[in-house]
Amino acid sequence: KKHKFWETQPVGQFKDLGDTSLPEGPIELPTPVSEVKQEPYNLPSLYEWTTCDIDSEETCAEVYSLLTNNYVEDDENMFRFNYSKEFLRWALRPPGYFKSWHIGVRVKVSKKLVAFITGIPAKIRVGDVVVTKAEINFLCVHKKLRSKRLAPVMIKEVTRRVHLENIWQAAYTAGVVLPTPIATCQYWHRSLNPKKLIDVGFSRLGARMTMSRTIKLYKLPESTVTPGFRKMELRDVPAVTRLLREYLSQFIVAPYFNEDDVEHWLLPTENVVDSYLVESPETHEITDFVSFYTLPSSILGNQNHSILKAAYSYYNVSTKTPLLQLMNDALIVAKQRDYDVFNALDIMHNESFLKELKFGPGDGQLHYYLYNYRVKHALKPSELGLVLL
Ligand SMILES: CCCCCCCCCCCCCC(=O)CSCCNC(=O)CCNC(=O)[C@H](O)C(C)(C)COP(=O)(O)OP(=O)(O)OC[C@H]1O[C@@H](n2cnc3c(N)ncnc32)[C@H](O)[C@@H]1OP(=O)(O)O
Ligand SMILES: CCOC(=O)c1cnc2ccc(OC)cc2c1SCCC#N
Repeated sequence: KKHKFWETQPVGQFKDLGDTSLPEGPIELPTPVSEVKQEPYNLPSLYEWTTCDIDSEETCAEVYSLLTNNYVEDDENMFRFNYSKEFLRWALRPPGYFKSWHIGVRVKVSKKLVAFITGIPAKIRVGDVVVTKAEINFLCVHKKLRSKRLAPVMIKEVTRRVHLENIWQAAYTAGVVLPTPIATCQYWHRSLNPKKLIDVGFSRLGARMTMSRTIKLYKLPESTVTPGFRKMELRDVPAVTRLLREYLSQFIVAPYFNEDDVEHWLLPTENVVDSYLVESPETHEITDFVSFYTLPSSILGNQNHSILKAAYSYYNVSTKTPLLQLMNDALIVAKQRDYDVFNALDIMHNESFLKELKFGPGDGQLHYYLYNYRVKHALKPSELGLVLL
């Protein structure tokens, strides 16, 4: 078998592709919580489970350090994600979160943190069915402990702890192909600091292009152009919740946000998430919304630069302002705030602005997955309304 672990799991299997007799929905039925395995899975004898209290400065620093040195790199090992501590606290403590789903593995003798996996609860709609699922993220095994089949144990353990909370589905993304993607998306990148991206070797000078010509090509206005464009504030939460829920209802898979979710996920948090909206100067109605999160990356093996400052398109709603103009204002703000690049997936209506706003296609793909939930047909990226961090 090609996927010795994944072929044992309740996920869409490659051999089932095309079998339209299989119904959409849960693959396995829930069991009574009392029948869920009560004790943790066995680890190799040198290691022990630990629950990572992300509120603790010390533990958060250990998690940060493990991820900064061992988390996801691009195929050319040019970058490694460098999630900040404040980003991790934001990402892992949404309304209703479970500390027990922040799972680490330590070396028994040294207590060194060598592996990590997390879950957070989220209401996610698939079609017209809203289910509380676990969003799984930050799976990481130290580089020195790779290819020892630790990942399947981590996955089974987080599954067990999610089951203990009577939750039976999950959502996750990965750059690798596993059984079986519900959608496959493409990253797009908009240079804001083309000189730096060329210096690090990500971008190359176009043919017959000078550096100054390239800088001019990506130049943006000094200030935003949309009347009524301003930062989101706490008082905007009810209106933004209405706007976002209405907008996301058009996608096949999307989060089902309430006001507490919107306050957590979208209220601006310094160095983590930025949200802007358009308040009509005439009616004071909130008509549009745009947001991006801040996820720097370490630049590997470059003498002159060590950190890439990247903004990632998050949730955007356009009802009156053209999405093109709204996103251009987001680029302008990101440039003002000294980001090097603005990244976006080709999900939701993003395809409508990518080329025109001078995004270039990345060579990385992002696959979306559901655990214990079959969808009849894979989704187009434009049918996806879910962004995982
Ligand atoms: C109802 C609740 C359910 C909750 C759970 C839902 C499911 C959640 C699933 C998790 C979602 C995470 C989402 C997320 O965090 C976002 S994707 C980011 C994953 N992390 C990284 O890429 C960091 C750098 N890499 C590593 O740390 C290691 O390479 C990892 C730990 C990735 C694998 O460690 P390793 O030392 O390289 O490998 P072994 O231990 O020897 O294990 C090999 C087995 O692991 C399978 N594998 C490899 N990469 C995977 C990945 N990204 N997802 C799922 N499975 C992955 C692989 O196919 C093989 O299984 P197979 O033989 O069947 O093919
Ligand atoms: C300059 C454009 O590339 C990135 O921003 C970037 C940065 N860091 C990464 C770290 C790990 C990594 O592993 C897939 C990719 C990147 C990427 S490209 C894909 C993310 C986007 N957009």
